Amino acid sequence: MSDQPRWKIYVTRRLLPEALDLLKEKCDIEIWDHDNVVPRDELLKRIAGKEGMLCQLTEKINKELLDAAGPSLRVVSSMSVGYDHVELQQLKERNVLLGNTPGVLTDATAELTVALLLTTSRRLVEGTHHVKNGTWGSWKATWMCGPGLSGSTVGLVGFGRIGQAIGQRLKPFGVKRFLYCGHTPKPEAPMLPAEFVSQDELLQQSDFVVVCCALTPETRGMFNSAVFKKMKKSAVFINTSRGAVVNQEDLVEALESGTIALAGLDVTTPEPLPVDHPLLKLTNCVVLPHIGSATLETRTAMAMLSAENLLTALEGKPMPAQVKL
Ligand SMILES: O=C(O)[C@H](O)CO
Repeated sequence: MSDQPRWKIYVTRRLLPEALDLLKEKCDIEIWDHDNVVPRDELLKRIAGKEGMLCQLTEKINKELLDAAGPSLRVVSSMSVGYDHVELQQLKERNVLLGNTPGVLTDATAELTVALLLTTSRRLVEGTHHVKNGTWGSWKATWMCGPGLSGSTVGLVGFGRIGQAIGQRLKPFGVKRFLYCGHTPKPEAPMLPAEFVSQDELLQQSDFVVVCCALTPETRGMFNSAVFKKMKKSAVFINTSRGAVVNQEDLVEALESGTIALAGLDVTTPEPLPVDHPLLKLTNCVVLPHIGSATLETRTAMAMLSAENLLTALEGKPMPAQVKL
């Protein structure tokens, strides 16, 4: 037995055994060993006096939680690339470090985005519904048609790792132009190639508008009525970033009125979306349950990286993936 003191940590969800074993070597672990979200009062009680925390994107890391943890808390490791559930300023004020899981989920999220785009544009959910419900009828030339990717223009709102990976996967489908917008042109853009344009140009020219940006104060509610009106009537809108970048009432209206043609969402507000939500009544909208990173390999890599982030930070070493506060 080593004399090294063991760190006290809290894990907010059942974790892959490999990641838990790694943590067990050096930590005394309290864990919410369930697949559902830890109740807030339970979390606030258990976090008290812990030095580290491994959480998911479902846990709000805010003043309330950090006060409940107390001054012992040194690191929060989130098993997610997004960290919009974390109040960064609150961490900064307390010198608490933050780790996340970039990179390891890029391929899976890009893959899912392509799957969702094709499911939406080629109306796969509607199609299987007709097959199962006996409303298939005979082959009809104009039935179940949707826009093709070949020769199209794809606008990527968010041209980071995931946006670029989506572009690379869509390219072999014969996309004619890739557009992206943002604050400054990206050095990686010539590889696709993708053209840096204003947001308005992207909205007006794209057949497919694919949202893969982070949720920030700037992008929150960005897709509203005014923005949908700038898109083509035939536009397909895909969102695999965060639900809150979209004003959902405005999206329902845009889909009902034909302002845009189709939408595919892997993320919504709230999650889960209530089953009576208007978005779920629309035949021109596909909604998935936030499964962008849900491959076995990716979730394993995310769990391992978040465990490594936690351990290295507790050891006072640089984390493999640390968020700059
Ligand atoms: O931020 C993330 O990591 C994704 O939304 C879930 O994998």
